[in-house]
Amino acid sequence: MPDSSRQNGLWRGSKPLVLASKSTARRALLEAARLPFEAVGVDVDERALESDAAGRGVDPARIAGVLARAKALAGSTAHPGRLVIGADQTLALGDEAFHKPADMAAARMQIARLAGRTHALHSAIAVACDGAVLFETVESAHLAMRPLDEASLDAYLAAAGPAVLSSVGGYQLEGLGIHLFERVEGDHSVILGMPLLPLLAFLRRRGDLL
Ligand SMILES: Nc1nc2c(ncn2[C@H]2C[C@H](O)[C@@H](COP(=O)(O)OP(=O)(O)OP(=O)(O)O)O2)c(=O)[nH]1
Repeated sequence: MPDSSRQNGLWRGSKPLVLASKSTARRALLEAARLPFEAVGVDVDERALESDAAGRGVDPARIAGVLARAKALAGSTAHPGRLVIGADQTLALGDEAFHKPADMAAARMQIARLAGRTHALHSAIAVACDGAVLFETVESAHLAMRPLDEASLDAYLAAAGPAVLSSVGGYQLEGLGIHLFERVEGDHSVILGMPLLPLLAFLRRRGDLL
């Protein structure tokens, strides 16, 4: 049993969780909760799944659920007998979906679009084992970004740097991103990309967690 579970004292599962994610934010959330896990990559064509779902009129919140489910299932067949967590986050400004900016210019354009408006972050998780989804949920947060003039936008981007490219909204709320907002409604873990509270409740129901 890995050290973290002994230190934790709350974990009762027989094996560490598998997190099918490259997200540093998601790994940090599980580490902070002291849940033993292994992070793995999965081969899922997210863009194809997303454009297919969007083409069928699936809304951004449910798209996050589709992608989280696909990642969890892909991970569960690659890691038999393990509880595999898949997660995904979408950002919606009205009907418009946003993605992680490709470069700093795209980040600037995206944040300029979000400034002075309230956008939604939809974060989904799915837990699968041996090709079956055992739990899934999507939770949302709503963030009111303050109006930003050119100078404020430039100053933020210069200070935050390329880290803005690793987040769907171009910000890390727990870091410099906090300077962009005037009101935030929603669970912190949902904003960072993975609804932790329902995951912990699921693990407790299974007896994997005290
Ligand atoms: N640290 C931090 N990360 C954030 C924040 N808001 C969004 N994110 C991150 C969490 C996710 O890594 C990313 C959302 O993109 P995705 O859901 O596509 O996940 P990503 O491609 O990073 O990893 P994955 O698909 O799980 O392998 O944005 C924030 O406020 N702080």
